[in-house]
Amino acid sequence: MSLRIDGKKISSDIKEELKEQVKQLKEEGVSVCLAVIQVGNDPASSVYVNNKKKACAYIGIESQAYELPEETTQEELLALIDRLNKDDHVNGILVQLPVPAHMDEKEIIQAISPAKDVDGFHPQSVGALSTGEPGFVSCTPAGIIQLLKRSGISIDGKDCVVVGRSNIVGKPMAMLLLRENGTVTICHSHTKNLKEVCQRADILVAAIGKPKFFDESYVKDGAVVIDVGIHRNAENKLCGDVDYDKVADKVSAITPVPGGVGPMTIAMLMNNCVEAALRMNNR
Ligand SMILES: NC(=O)C1=CN([C@@H]2O[C@H](COP(=O)(O)OP(=O)(O)OC[C@H]3O[C@@H](n4cnc5c(N)ncnc54)[C@H](OP(=O)(O)O)[C@@H]3O)[C@@H](O)[C@H]2O)C=CC1
Ligand SMILES: Nc1nc(=O)c2c([nH]1)NC[C@@H]1CN(c3ccc(C(=O)N[C@@H](CCC(=O)O)C(=O)O)cc3)C=[N+]21
Repeated sequence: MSLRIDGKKISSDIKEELKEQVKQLKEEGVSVCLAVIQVGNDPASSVYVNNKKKACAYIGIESQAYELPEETTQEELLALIDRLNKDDHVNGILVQLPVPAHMDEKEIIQAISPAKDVDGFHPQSVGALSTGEPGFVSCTPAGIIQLLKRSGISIDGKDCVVVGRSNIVGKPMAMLLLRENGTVTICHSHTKNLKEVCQRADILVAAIGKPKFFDESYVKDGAVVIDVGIHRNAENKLCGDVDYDKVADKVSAITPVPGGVGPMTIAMLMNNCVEAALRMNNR
């Protein structure tokens, strides 16, 4: 029997803790406010943005939603970011990705003040993660560390294999596992013998964006498997990068999709917003 790591439960525990903390801060006159910007109306993005608003409302964080039309220009978006950067009431700024093809994502990410970069995507935040300085950490990998810790799974000295090297998941994931004293291998589309490398993992993080790619032949007996992938099929059913049913019996612990990593991403975003408010108020 393997442990089904319950991201829904762990994320609601974290949200409960944050709710308490936000209540306390309010009594001390400190408010927390997140600005969420969505350009265009991609339905998947709208679902995520809505989940973020709901989480804010639950915890007691004020959320400002900016729903901009698809035709918004780069300059218009940059002007909004500039205004929010200067607004002392706003603690966190998030631009939902992907942005429409006519926009420059890199320039947008760099325009957000690092002090309000609750996504942890700004180069300054990424650099701080790498050198161990304080800064915001990308929410999905930060959530995965919480899932492991709160499930009593130690990372220290473990062979960790991260498959995927994106700036928002794979790379920061590897950096965080390293910070926790894991021995980290990063794999990608040019990796030779991917299966053999994965078979060595005590902790395997799957983040390639290919539905049910990883079956039982990729995992060692008793390994811990973290599934970051999210895919929606024709019947609107969700699945991950891991074939859960084929892998579950072989491993010691595994995250499901839905109800694994996804809810943690939002919980960590909320955590970063509270963190931003604390820092802005010199706490
Ligand atoms: N649960 C959550 O909160 C979140 C979930 N996601 C999901 O996680 C998945 C990954 O997202 P993201 O990191 O943004 O994806 P990207 O598409 O940006 O990156 C995918 C990575 O996987 C690598 N890759 C692709 N195919 C293979 C393969 N066959 N073998 C080995 N490596 C491969 C790519 O390699 P190369 O660099 O060589 O091209 C790349 O590094 C998606 O399903 C996404 O929806 C994403 C963010 C948050
Ligand atoms: N600037 C920015 N920051 C992000 O953090 C960001 C982004 N852009 N663009 C898209 C990705 C994806 N992402 C998810 C958040 C929550 C769930 C989540 O709550 N998933 C639920 C299911 C939700 C559903 O029903 O679809 C689960 O897995 O159980 C998933 C994925 C954040 N992202």
